[in-house]
Amino acid sequence: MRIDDLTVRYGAFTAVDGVTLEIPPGRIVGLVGESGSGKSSVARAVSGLVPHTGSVTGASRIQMIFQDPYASLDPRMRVGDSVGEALLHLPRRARAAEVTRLLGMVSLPPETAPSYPRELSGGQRQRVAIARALAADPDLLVADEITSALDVSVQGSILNLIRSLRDRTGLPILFISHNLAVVRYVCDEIAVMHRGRVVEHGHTVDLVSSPADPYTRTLLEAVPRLRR
Ligand SMILES: Nc1ncnc2c1ncn2[C@@H]1O[C@H](COP(=O)(O)OP(=O)(O)OP(=O)(O)O)[C@@H](O)[C@H]1O
Repeated sequence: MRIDDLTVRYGAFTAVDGVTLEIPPGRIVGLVGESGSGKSSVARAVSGLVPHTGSVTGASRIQMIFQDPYASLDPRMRVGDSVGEALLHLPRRARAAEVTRLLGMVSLPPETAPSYPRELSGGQRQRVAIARALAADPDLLVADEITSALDVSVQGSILNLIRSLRDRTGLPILFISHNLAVVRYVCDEIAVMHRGRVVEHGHTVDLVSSPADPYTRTLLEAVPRLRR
């Protein structure tokens, strides 16, 4: 999947300014940068949710997962129906089996299916949102700040789930976060965004050990400060 010269304007303001990025199969590419740098605008443009110029090629079934799973799931729908919504072409029994398989992919037991979102924890709801995205048989997953609204105690398990999905499915993932520690943990490659542009892109280990751009260095310096 390839993004070429992507530009997003809101009126006279240019939020994304000529971003070019490749997301190879089986790779998690992180997009990191401070609030307002244009990360979500890239995600929304790639998913066709905002007008843009430039091109997005190599992916036609793009699914997005958002920060707040409670907002992205219909509160009146049982989890199983929500996950099975993209599978209405299947006969009832095959659909139920597929929903069970998808819940299993995100480590939720089949008994979750009759529940409503309000009966689940935040982490469980985010797992449901991921299963729902997988049901649509995507060729690209876009994850936008998917752990930011979760308790720190469950953030790690969602990050591990994303890594295991990459390993098991080979699905390319565009992983967006303002948190460099999170991106560093989960991503194979990192692209750093600053004021609408990608200022640096490289393999995670290289970028973290020898950042070339001064802005990347500033971001990296902030990580140990936060830890302390
Ligand atoms: N619908 C909109 N209309 C006008 N300006 C917008 C709109 N959406 C975003 N912006 C502006 O575009 C810039 C980039 O926003 P965007 O949400 O893409 O950044 P971000 O890096 O994802 O930040 P955050 O993590 O805070 O969402 C910001 O200055 C924001 O105020």
